[in-house]
Amino acid sequence: MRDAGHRGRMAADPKAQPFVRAVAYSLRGAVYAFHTEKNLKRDVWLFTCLAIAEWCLRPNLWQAAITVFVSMCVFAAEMFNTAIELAVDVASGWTQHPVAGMAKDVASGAVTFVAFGALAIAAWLVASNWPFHFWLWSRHNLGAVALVTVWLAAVWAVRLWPYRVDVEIKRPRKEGETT
Ligand SMILES: Nc1ncnc2c1ncn2[C@@H]1O[C@H](COP(=O)(O)OP(=O)(O)OP(=O)(O)O)[C@@H](O)[C@H]1O
Repeated sequence: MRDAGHRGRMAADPKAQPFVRAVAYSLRGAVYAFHTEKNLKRDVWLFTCLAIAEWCLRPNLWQAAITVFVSMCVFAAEMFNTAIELAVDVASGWTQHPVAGMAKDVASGAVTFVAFGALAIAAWLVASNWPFHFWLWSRHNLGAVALVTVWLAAVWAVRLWPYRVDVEIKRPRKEGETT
């Protein structure tokens, strides 16, 4: 994780309603993470593959809801991990410290646990829909398709939302460092 310094521009209108401001700030954080974290970018594509699989295999609404919830947990875990990395980098002043390293490793371990849980859910989904039927062009379980499609659109909206760099995040250069 790289980072430092900021140019001090607010993302949300300070005069806006507190709820609107809170939503704007959380969107700003999510957009930042989805534009800068390679793991989140990869997870967006994995979620897209999951949606395509669900369009074809048509799990029922409950199964679709559970897979969407678990996928959002994976995204959330990655964002917590990013937040912890940023906080650790600021707190340690981008210097090496065993506690800083351990904090990052614990956060990364948490993401791994959630990811393995998601794999277990994926295995359950495959097992409970076996043998597979190809339902892509049918009206079978349309509610599940609608649910997954709405969430896919929401995830891609965050991923493609224009990212305004109002907080410049990069490790400060050390003396004598050229790149
Ligand atoms: N300040 C630090 N002091 C000691 N060890 C650190 C420090 N920063 C990172 N590390 C070690 O290096 C590893 C990688 O840290 P880094 O900040 O590069 O994460 P990253 O590879 O960018 O993670 P991600 O790919 O999730 O963004 C950490 O898991 C930790 O073990």
